[in-house]
Amino acid sequence: MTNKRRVCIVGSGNWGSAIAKIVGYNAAKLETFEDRVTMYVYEEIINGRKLTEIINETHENVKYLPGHQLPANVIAVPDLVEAAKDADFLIFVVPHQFIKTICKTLEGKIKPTAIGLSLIKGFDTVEGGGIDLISHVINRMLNIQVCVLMGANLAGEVADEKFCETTIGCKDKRVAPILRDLIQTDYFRVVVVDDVDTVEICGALKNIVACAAGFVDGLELGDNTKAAVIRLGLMEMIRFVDTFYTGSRLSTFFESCGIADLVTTCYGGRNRRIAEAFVKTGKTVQELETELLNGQKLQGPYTAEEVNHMLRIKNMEEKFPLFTAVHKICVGALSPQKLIDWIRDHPEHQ
Ligand SMILES: NC(=O)C1=CN([C@@H]2O[C@H](COP(=O)(O)OP(=O)(O)OC[C@H]3O[C@@H](n4cnc5c(N)ncnc54)[C@H](O)[C@@H]3O)[C@@H](O)[C@H]2O)C=CC1
Ligand SMILES: O=C(CO)COP(=O)(O)O
Repeated sequence: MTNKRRVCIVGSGNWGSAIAKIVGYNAAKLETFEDRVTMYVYEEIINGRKLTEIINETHENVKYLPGHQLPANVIAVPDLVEAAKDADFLIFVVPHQFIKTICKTLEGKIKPTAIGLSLIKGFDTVEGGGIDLISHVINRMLNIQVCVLMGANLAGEVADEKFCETTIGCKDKRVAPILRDLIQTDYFRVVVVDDVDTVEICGALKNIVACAAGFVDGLELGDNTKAAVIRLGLMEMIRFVDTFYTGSRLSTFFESCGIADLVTTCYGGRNRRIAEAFVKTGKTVQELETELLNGQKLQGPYTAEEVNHMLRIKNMEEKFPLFTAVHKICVGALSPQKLIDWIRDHPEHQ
């Protein structure tokens, strides 16, 4: 028997694989963790072979993070319950649309003392018109403490070991240093804050703003317009938190999860890229996601829809014109050319 902490990564997409590289490296290095890190892989067949077999033989996720070696102690497991068995730390990193099915499968099957860390950027929709934070969904369904990690962390650049920062939201003073040890490397620097909900909300909302930035790029409106859209997006993010999550701190927006993630996503993210292509090709978001992302998933348009659903029911759309316009454009209810008219009389200008 061992008292070493066991880690499971629930997810193996673009970001899931990049974080597996870091976590695998740290688990092997640190005495307090078991070397073996399991990674739940949603199985698929690539050129006639199982993706899990390819990963375990070549240590490369050839579909979602090609060109990067994963540490050999990261083991791909196609069975979710098997992967999560006896894990002390469960790192959730799947596109947000799959989290409820994942939790349903894990209900009653995990260590009751396990700690969750959610890297998932998005919301869940609540019946009757509200939204729920993904960490709250996991907490409720699995009855475990859930911390969050969000930041300016484009997966490819993290996997390239280019310097960046990230934010961990964790209220538990005993758990915070353990998570930092598990995540921090010399190129991936961690700041821990206890304003957990704000960290997570920043991570979800910035994907809506990234779509707006992509529309601006597609319309070739230039850098000043893009900067204005990013700023108005930031102000709507702050207003959203002030309105619906009172007690949050403005300082959290200055962490990597806030302004830094907003900037990187609005320049280098998938949501931006697809939104630009949306304007230039006239294709739908779904068509472009299928054509351009090779199985990776967009979060922005779905988050815009979830947020809009709530704002509409609360009769608050006009207080969040950028969020509202992004949703309407994504579903074809507003032409992208109308984006600027929609935000010309923004509440910030009154
Ligand atoms: N990619 C990035 O640069 C970053 C992503 N994130 C966030 O991390 C989360 C996960 O994103 P990625 O790892 O990039 O995923 P991804 O966008 O690469 O998504 C593909 C993953 O979804 C899996 N999948 C497909 N259908 C599934 C199903 N029915 N059930 C379960 N899994 C299924 C695929 O097997 C694959 O592992 C998202 O919330 C994203 O916003 C956060 C920071 C950076
Ligand atoms: O969250 C991200 C970077 O921090 C990735 O954003 P995209 O999903 O738009 O690529």
